[in-house]
Amino acid sequence: MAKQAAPAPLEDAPALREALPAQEQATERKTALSLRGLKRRFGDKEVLKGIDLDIPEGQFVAIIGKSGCGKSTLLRLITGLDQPSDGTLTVGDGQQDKRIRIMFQEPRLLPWARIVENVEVGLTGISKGPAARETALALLAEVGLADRAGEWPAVLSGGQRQRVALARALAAKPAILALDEPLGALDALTRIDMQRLLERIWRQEGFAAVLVTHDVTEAVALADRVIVIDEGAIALDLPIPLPRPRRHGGAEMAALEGRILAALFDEA
Ligand SMILES: Nc1ncnc2c1ncn2[C@@H]1O[C@H](COP(=O)(O)OP(=O)(O)OP(=O)(O)O)[C@@H](O)[C@H]1O
Repeated sequence: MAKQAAPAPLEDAPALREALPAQEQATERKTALSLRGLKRRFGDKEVLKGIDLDIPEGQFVAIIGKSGCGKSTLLRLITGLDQPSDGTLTVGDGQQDKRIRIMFQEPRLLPWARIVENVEVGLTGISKGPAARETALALLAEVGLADRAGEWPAVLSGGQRQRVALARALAAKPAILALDEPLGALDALTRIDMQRLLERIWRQEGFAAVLVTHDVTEAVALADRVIVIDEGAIALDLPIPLPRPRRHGGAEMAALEGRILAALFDEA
């Protein structure tokens, strides 16, 4: 692979600061999620050391950090799968909203249920029947799998199964979609396809996305904002003021990736 040019300092590109994505320019967005002094201990070990974070409605946040820094722990707290040892977590209007959904690295489909039935599992407030079927089929069309509705999960590829998992998550019309390395097991080309699909659906549906990833390029390609976690604390909270759709390889993206890598490796 050709060596990348050294990242230009962001200060040298003031125009970037003007080029906020359309969603960033929306005025007075409400807060989708607010964390205050959030801590999580396991025995003697304090894995999260007091996280303060506000995520506005519709924002795409990427969370990045070295293995074991507490990313998945944070996501589990956000989705209510785990409880904090200390601090507060407020979702939307103050309740642990049912409209938070999570996607994992593995799709976790029901192997004995057909694809369309797997999507129906995610529907809330609609009982089984023709209306549920119609909604699930529309969601499958959204993720490009309209023609696979009657098949079993076992005959789909890994990328297709993740599309089904995405359709199932969307079925709940989530206000917040938490994504725990959902593209981590995919090959490089499928991963880029899925990134584009995820971005398109996020723009269309307007949920706040919280994506845990190990991939700095993916974080900069997708997020409005990248949070670097280091040893249970926020080491960097970096806005990504680049217009969309973003294409890999530009100097601005390289500059932002350089700042994230510097924070990850303590070179700031
Ligand atoms: N239920 C648990 N009991 C005890 N320790 C835990 C538990 N869950 C997580 N931990 C510890 O908390 C730390 C952070 O784990 P976490 O899974 O959040 O890291 P991560 O940043 O997501 O890592 P990775 O990138 O490797 O997935 C690790 O040291 C882990 O062993």
